[in-house]
Amino acid sequence: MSVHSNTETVVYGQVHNLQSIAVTTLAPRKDGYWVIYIHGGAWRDPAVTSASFDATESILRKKGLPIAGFASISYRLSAHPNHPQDPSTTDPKDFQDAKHPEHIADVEVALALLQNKYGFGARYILVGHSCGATLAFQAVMGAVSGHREQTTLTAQPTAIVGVAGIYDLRRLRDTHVDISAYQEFIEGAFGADEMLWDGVSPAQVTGTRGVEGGWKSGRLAVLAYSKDDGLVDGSQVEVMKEALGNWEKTEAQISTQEDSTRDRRLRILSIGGVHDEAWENGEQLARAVTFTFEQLQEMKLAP
Ligand SMILES: N[C@@H](CC(=O)c1ccccc1NC=O)C(=O)O
Repeated sequence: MSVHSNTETVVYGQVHNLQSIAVTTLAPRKDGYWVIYIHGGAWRDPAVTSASFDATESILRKKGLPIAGFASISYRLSAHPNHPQDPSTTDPKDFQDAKHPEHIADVEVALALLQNKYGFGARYILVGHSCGATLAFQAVMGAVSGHREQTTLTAQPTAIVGVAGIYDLRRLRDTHVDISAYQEFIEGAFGADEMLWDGVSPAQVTGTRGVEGGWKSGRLAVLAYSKDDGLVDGSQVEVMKEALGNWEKTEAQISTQEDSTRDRRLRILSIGGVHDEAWENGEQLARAVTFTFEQLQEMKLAP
């Protein structure tokens, strides 16, 4: 480990023990990006936390990329049928019963805290796996039903990387209608109102409420997907690609002094392996982040 690195746990909420961020700061560099990760686990898997970025982080650290820091966000989770808890004997700060909008609210508070503490402005890449990709794109939607009617981030990410992402909840359930777990975890996180599901799905919401209208200063969207995923089908990336079509065609709303152009890119990246392999050994997730830096370099946004 380099002498210029420091790992700490940053707490961003007092309500639950999951309201924390694993942060690694590297040697300060003005031209570097922060890589900020949002884990998956269907909004409920207690075994998938901020630590699920560890393998990816250690691969990325060896690559000499222009990275100023890493952050991996834990957030409150919904109840899991296979992990029952007794409310009378469980510390409320460990009890899993979160419902929308608590997951996205936590992520947004965490991002605000990181921004306050480290002041990286737009120089960050938001990376999400599975439902973490849902949360990453929700963070830049113009509105999120049941949560907010306006954008809240003080500075939006320059790039977002969705890996094996869920972008349309109703479609995910319909495509896997024979497997009850899909209905179960979506309902567990968002309740039974399918109109709400649509209003929080990044691929379903168009116009000013969507990513299209909300992610004003964004420059690069990368959607990584493995055809061998096994849990999230390929149509999720297809519909998200479509939803980002208008976003890509429009110029970013930034001052030109910052950068010479305002052009945007949408890239689909084919990765390998099954759903959770991406973060378990970290190779494919690291590949997606490395690919993102290559794109930013081509766009003259990274050294
Ligand atoms: N391990 C999860 C399942 C899971 O993560 C998942 C299953 C199907 C489709 C997407 C999933 N995760 C997305 O965040 C669970 O325990 O419910």
